[in-house]
Amino acid sequence: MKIIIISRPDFFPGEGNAINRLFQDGMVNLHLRKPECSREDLCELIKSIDPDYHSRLSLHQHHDLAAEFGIKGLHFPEKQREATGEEIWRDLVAKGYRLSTSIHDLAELERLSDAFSYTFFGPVFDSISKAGYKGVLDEDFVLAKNRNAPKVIALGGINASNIQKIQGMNFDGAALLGAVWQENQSLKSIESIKSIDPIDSFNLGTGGLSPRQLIGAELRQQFPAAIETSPEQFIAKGQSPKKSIAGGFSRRITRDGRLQFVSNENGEISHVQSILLALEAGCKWIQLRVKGRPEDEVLELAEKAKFLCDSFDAKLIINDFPHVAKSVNAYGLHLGLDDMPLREARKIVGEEMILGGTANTLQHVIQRIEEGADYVGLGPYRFTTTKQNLSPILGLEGYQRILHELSLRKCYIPIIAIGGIRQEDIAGLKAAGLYGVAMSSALINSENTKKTIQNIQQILC
Ligand SMILES: Cc1ncc(COP(=O)(O)OP(=O)(O)O)c(N)n1
Ligand SMILES: Cc1ncsc1CCOP(=O)(O)O
Ligand SMILES: [Mg+2]
Repeated sequence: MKIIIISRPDFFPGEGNAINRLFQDGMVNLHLRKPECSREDLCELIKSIDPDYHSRLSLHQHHDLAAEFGIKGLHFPEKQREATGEEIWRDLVAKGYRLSTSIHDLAELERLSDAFSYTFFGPVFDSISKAGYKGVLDEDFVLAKNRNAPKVIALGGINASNIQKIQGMNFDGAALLGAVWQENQSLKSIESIKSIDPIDSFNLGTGGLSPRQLIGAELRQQFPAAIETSPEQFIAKGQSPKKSIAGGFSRRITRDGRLQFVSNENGEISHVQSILLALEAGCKWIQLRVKGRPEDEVLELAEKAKFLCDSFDAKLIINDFPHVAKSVNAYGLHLGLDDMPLREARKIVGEEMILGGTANTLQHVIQRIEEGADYVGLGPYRFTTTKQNLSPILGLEGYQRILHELSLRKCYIPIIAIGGIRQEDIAGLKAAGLYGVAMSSALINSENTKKTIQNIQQILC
């Protein structure tokens, strides 16, 4: 569940410090909402917020300040949404901004552009900070969600005692205001704020360390536009999507899925930390690959991973565990040749979820297409210690041979190369016709993960 904190509507002394404190304690997103504020006052407040956190801010007013400060979130209050339009929003999304808006009637969700990543809706409960601002939902309300509609973040009167209801009502997240700020213009205690979050996402299982402490001050996330890939872009090396063996064509692999980060843990970094590292560096497809742990532990990690991915507008793929993928409403599930058959998994996870399947040979790729996979993870490219019991190494020649055979057979499916891949391999793999790559150790161990991910995305996306 996504938790967003909204600033007080007025300015107050020490506000920048209070905001820095929240970020240090694990807050992921903060909306700066200061109705009718002057540009100068807002500018001063932003200057007092640590630049490391600027990209996690969303501006409700004075959007022009975003470029100056590297702020990545732009919020369109209802009036501003009505005064602008699709062309402007799409342009901003293409420039890497994440857009949000507010609605006061859920019927508007149907019409809301998917240029918006999420929308606030409220007041769900009687407001804590605004007297007379009454909640509009019945106790037994359940939100009906359309997968393509923006996420819906409940707003109004949310605190530790009712946030569970928000989850039960099927909202994607909660926005907090009165539960965070005191009437006397200071921050409530960090402990009381953290207690609001039902899955302890403020701590993120990081032993209380903030994201910044974990991964270094120089890392800042980017939000490249997630552009749906057109069928034309899928046609590689003369392959025609119309003639795929499966007969169908998947539109659900987005262009930003060309780089999939595979989580890992070692003595220095946990799964959650590795995911945060990749997200902060701008990676948009994250695979949670946990080995040797029971399913209930994987579920716990998956909930944290989902929270993080939602917060960074990234897509979460769960490796090996269909029920976990279903339970956290992941974007995708990846299964190997020795895991549950894809058709069986499809019955568990439903029609919407992306299914990835491993292949090591041409026959496996064809099998995966027949089974209805949305993409294939083909490898290993070279030797790696990340996976035990590796299948035979393919090398670039192996990929070239398999892709050539597929094109002769007019078979098409997005193929993701995996196994020991490094930045310097990307151009060759792309030229060979690979759709994308999945990488773990080379990203975790990079001296500068952000730069490496940017370089890879520049070549692939
Ligand atoms: C993108 C991608 N491709 C292949 C794999 C390997 O999956 P599998 O064969 O099931 O092996 P494990 O990862 O489960 O050890 C993958 N995870 N991701
Ligand atoms: C999961 C998996 N499947 C084949 S190789 C591999 C490991 C990928 O990680 P790395 O990029 O560190 O080799
Ligand atoms: Mg597996």
